Amino acid sequence: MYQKILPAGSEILISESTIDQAINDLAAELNSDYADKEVAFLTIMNGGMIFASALSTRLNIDMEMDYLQLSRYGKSKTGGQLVWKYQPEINLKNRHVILCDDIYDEGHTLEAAHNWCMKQGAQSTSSVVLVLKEHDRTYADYKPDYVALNIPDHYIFGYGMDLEEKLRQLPAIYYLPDA
Ligand SMILES: O=P(O)(O)OC[C@H]1O[C@H](OP(=O)(O)OP(=O)(O)O)[C@H](O)[C@@H]1O
Ligand code: HPA
Repeated sequence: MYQKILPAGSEILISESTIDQAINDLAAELNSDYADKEVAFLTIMNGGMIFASALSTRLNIDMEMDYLQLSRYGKSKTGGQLVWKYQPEINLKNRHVILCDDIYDEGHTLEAAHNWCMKQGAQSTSSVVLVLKEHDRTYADYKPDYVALNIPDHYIFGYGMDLEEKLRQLPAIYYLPDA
């Protein structure tokens, strides 16, 4: 169905059914860990939007939802300066924050978001990502608390992740083996 928009040579790295099962497992874990907590569930836009939608509808916990926007890649495949584009307005004081993002790559984005939430007075802040990219360029000591899938070191797109700001809507995760 997506042949019309997929770049030539694209291959699926992670299928829809694998993603769906991984999100189910993650939701079960969060439902247990946050059963008695007052939660602020914050999506990191833009990349986190599809994963956060799928995950949040499976969460049976007491939570408010908002989002924040931080960006450091733009149309590039390598990260640059981190820019805050939007900060959430809900009160995080004494809340247990769950940050939800599509990917942990070099770690700058989640570390900055985590530090900001703690400065706002959150009681705790944890992070959940759909994929963690395995390589040795990882910055900082910060690691996500919940990871659905570990992936090898490819630039990936689909399920919220962009290739030059496009193709976020793909329901599976793709890569270009020859890129
Ligand atoms: O671990 P890092 O190396 O910091 O990279 C991860 C971040 O990069 C992407 O965002 P991007 O800056 O591309 O903005 P976007 O969400 O609008 O695509 C992605 O959505 C993560 O938020
Ligand atoms: O591999 C990636 N794909 C899309 N966006 C990203 N942001 C960090 N790494 C990636």
